[in-house]
Amino acid sequence: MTGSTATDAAIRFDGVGKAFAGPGGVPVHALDAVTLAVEPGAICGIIGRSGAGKSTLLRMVNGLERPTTGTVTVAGHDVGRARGAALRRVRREVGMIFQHFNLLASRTVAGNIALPLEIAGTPAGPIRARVADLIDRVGLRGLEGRYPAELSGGQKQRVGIARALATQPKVLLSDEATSALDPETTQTVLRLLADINRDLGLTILLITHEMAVVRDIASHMAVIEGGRIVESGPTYDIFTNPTHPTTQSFLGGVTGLTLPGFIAGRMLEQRPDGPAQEIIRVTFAGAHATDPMLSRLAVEQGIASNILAGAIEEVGPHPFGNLLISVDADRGAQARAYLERHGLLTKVLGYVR
Ligand SMILES: Nc1ncnc2c1ncn2[C@@H]1O[C@H](COP(=O)(O)OP(=O)(O)OP(=O)(O)O)[C@@H](O)[C@H]1O
Repeated sequence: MTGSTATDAAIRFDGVGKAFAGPGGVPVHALDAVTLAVEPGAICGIIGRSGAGKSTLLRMVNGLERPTTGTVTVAGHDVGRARGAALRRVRREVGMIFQHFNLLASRTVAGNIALPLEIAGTPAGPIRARVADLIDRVGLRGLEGRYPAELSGGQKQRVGIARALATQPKVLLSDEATSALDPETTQTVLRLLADINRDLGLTILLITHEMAVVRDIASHMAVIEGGRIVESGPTYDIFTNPTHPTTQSFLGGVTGLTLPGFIAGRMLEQRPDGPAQEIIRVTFAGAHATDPMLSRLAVEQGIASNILAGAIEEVGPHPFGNLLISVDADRGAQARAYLERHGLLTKVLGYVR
């Protein structure tokens, strides 16, 4: 995913804006100059707070919303300008799953999965074969005849996924698909999505307000704030080196980036006169994630550090960690230079007396 002008992207947003009529006729700018390309086969997570514009962005991919300015292209088709048969063709390329599953209560599992094929006019025989395949793929064999009310949340979402795949789309949109599920079921649904992405080469665009979902499944990510993309790129790069304050605050929940309150409350931006401690964020990425660098800093440079917060975890298959440390401010530059020489990323967050 890039902000560039690659033409072979599965999904492209080019300078996309969307204004809704707000109260008293004042326009609400839900999206503003969004440019983003999602490469075929990527899993792209869009993260943002409530009202940031995530749903509006997602709904443009299947033509449920049209851009006020700019273009949205899916597999080379201009969705915003497609009408009638052309729009229906684009929509067949795009499946969607929802937070609350949106299953028809009066239809069985098999009946729900068959629905998009019936709408597309597929004959009964091929529908039966396709539904049986999909039921196997999402692990629902034996439950074909059940009704939604007789299923768990995770099973309902599997039906939703099978239904979304029925017309063999190239793109799958996920609208907070795991937000209503418990953590364990969330993991099984995310694994299923990752398998589908790998086996079918499907491009997935998902919106979420949970960084853990992005960390666990997304190859790429974009952070949206006030209708604008404030940061985008490979998930690993953004986790290891977030540049925008919104990204940093989202990451605080899943990494060791949050300072304890007693430090945060008295942190100063500028170094004060007299003795002080420098607060440094140290990011350990890739091969360096498990090196005992702080011990080496003490032994080789004679610089003692206090660990204030931290976590080591995985983004996809790669380990990475963040530590917040404090060192004597007089030795801060030396400590940072040493850590950077050994492949770690450092950033001064502030000072405390
Ligand atoms: N049909 C509409 N009419 C007027 N304003 C709208 C409409 N749809 C969305 N908005 C406004 O556009 C902005 C973005 O909304 P959107 O639903 O895309 O955000 P979101 O990030 O998906 O939020 P949430 O996580 O709460 O669903 C909000 O200010 C919202 O009130």
